[in-house]
Amino acid sequence: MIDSSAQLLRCVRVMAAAIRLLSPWRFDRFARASKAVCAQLHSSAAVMGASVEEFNAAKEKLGTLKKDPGNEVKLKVYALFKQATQGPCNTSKPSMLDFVNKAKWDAWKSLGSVSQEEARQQYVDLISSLVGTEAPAVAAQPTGSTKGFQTLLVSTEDNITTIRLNRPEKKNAITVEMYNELIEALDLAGKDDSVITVITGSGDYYCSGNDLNNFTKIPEGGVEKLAKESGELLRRYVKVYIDFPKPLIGVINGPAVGVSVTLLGLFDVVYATEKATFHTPFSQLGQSPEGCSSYLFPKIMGAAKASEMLLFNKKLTAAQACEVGLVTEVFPESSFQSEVWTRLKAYAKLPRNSLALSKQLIRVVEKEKLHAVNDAEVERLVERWLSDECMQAIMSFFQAKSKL
Ligand SMILES: CCC/C=C/C(=O)SCCNC(=O)CCNC(=O)[C@H](O)C(C)(C)COP(=O)([O-])OP(=O)([O-])OC[C@H]1O[C@@H](n2cnc3c(N)ncnc32)[C@H](O)[C@@H]1OP(=O)([O-])[O-]
Repeated sequence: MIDSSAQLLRCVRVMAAAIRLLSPWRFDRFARASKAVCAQLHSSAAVMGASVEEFNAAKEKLGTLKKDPGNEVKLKVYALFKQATQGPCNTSKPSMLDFVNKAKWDAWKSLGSVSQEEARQQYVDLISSLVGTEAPAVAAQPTGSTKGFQTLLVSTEDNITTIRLNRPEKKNAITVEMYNELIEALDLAGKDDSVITVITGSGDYYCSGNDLNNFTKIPEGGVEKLAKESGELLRRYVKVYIDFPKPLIGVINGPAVGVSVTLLGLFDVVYATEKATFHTPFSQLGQSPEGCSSYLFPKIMGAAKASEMLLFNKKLTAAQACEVGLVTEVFPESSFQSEVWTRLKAYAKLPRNSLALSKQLIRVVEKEKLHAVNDAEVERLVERWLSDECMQAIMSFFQAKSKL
């Protein structure tokens, strides 16, 4: 019986030697097949867990934390420690009135049959992200090399390419330059070696949507030309999301407005801090929905809830957005970064091709439809941008009359 990846790898090698002796032609075919198996095993070995030394080192680091990470995280640390050292929960359930021990027991029990190796790895990841959050603000987040963009911070680390909107002083409003950089960054991320791609924001906002200054830079051809060019840019921008070939995760670190909300329907998973809000004030701006939301929002949340957002500008809290299915999970602000990045690092250890192909299977049935929806939405918006209603609303913003 083969009981570990290492043994299985040895087995594959021994079989290769035997087949090479028996038949050079069969060896060729076997070599190709076994190469794939070995690659698979190496990657699953990586998922299997941290070493005991790494686990002990993480345990020591836990004692150096200066800030209390909050009860929820402490319970997670406790549960992972128990699972890693003793395996699945095997003690009897404390009484309802024994609150503390009951909470600890629940946390341990919730890990189910997670293996001790995997629990060790999750424990190590969680502690290192907790230690990271005590360093300067972004330390728990990716720190890998940043590629040269003006409005974004883009880095690849731990198999994750992170695209961070980086105009915090303007609440990450999306300028024409930022649209173009996002298109390029997503294009590169789709082709690089990373397993997943994350979009998040710098500062207190995730994104305040389209930069309304985009409407004030009128070219020689007048407002018609501006509207046409903006429409073309928007079409290309939304298209990259529709065609994005690997898992795309939104890490929503604060309020989200306009196009940054509508596009969430094209993300595969959306994690939000409890302080995030979701607002699509299109009619207030004399505009209409984009990002395929006119089709995807009713599908995700039902026509009535979608209409409240897209027609009547209803701003959702993170909890409400999660309830209607736009957000996957909401986290307390105090542990948002550490919990989300711990989880994403674990996801990013899964086999890359399997994830990409599965994502594509989920999305391919809708692709043609989504491109048609994108075209129709852009066509309507180009008309809207030339309307009095829209121009009046934008002027109002700049006269500081219509802060949302
Ligand atoms: C093309 C596809 C179609 C897209 C549709 C959409 O996305 S529709 C959705 C379109 N989006 C909207 O309608 C949202 C419009 N924005 C707002 O309503 C508010 O700014 C807020 C609620 C986002 C934040 O309020 P707050 O009191 O917490 O902060 P604050 O107001 O002091 O902001 C700080 C600085 O950032 C600036 N800035 C922020 N956002 C934008 C922006 N989008 N544009 C330009 N600038 C923006 C703001 O002017 C200020 O600059 P200043 O004075 O320091 O030079």
